[in-house]
Amino acid sequence: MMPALPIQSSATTEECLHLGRLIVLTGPSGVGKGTLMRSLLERHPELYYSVSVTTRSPRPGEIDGKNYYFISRSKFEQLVAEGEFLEWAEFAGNYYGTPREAVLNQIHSGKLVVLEIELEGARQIRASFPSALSIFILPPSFDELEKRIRFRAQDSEEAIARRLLRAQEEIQAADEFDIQIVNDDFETALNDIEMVLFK
Ligand SMILES: Nc1nc2c(ncn2[C@@H]2O[C@H](COP(=O)(O)OP(=O)(O)O)[C@@H](O)[C@H]2O)c(=O)[nH]1
Ligand SMILES: Nc1ncnc2c1ncn2[C@@H]1O[C@H](COP(=O)(O)OP(=O)(O)O)[C@@H](O)[C@H]1O
Repeated sequence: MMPALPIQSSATTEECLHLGRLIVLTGPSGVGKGTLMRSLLERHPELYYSVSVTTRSPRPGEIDGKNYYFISRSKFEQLVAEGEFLEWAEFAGNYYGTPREAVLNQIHSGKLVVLEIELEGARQIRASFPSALSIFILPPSFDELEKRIRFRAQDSEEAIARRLLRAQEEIQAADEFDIQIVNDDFETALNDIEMVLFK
């Protein structure tokens, strides 16, 4: 008789993806990722949105643990050293990272997990999770992107300038991702994302 095969007790992170699914939403600052994400969560509460960790200061109305976990640079660097992030990057002078354990637990329990992250982090996820689905949100034009960032009125002039400079590079990378969606009419863009996630 053949010996029994050992039971696979610890699936690799990539194997876990077959239980759930990982979705990456990326695109330049001001394109509407956060607003799309909020509507998506209202309409589909079964989705798991990964709350990121950042060293950026909270904007008015932002809540610790809901919008982000706001921490110091030294604490962030400690978490990086401890391998606590699935991906992390520096953006416009601040660090941002995705908590590893929470996300892997949710994927393992079969949830559809959505990360809303910038370009470098999205590239890291594509490299470590080739079966993740990545969506790049594009603005209808660069002028419109600038208007949206300014209309949001939540950033200093310096922060706006950094975001706009970075946005030009980010938009050029749109083709690296699986799907590109233009956020011109909001409802149309939201429906397009839903088609991708739930088709
Ligand atoms: N790599 C990475 N990027 C993140 C993470 N969380 C948020 N971001 C991105 O960091 C960028 C800056 O975010 P934020 O300061 O909230 O500014 P906003 O995009 O202008 O609203 C955005 O592109 C976010 O998608 C994360 O955990 N990892
Ligand atoms: N389709 C759209 N048309 C017009 N304004 C939009 C649209 N989508 C988002 N916005 C607005 O653009 C601004 C930036 O959106 P936000 O979600 O904060 O962007 P991001 O998270 O990508 O930085 C917000 O004031 C938001 O209300």
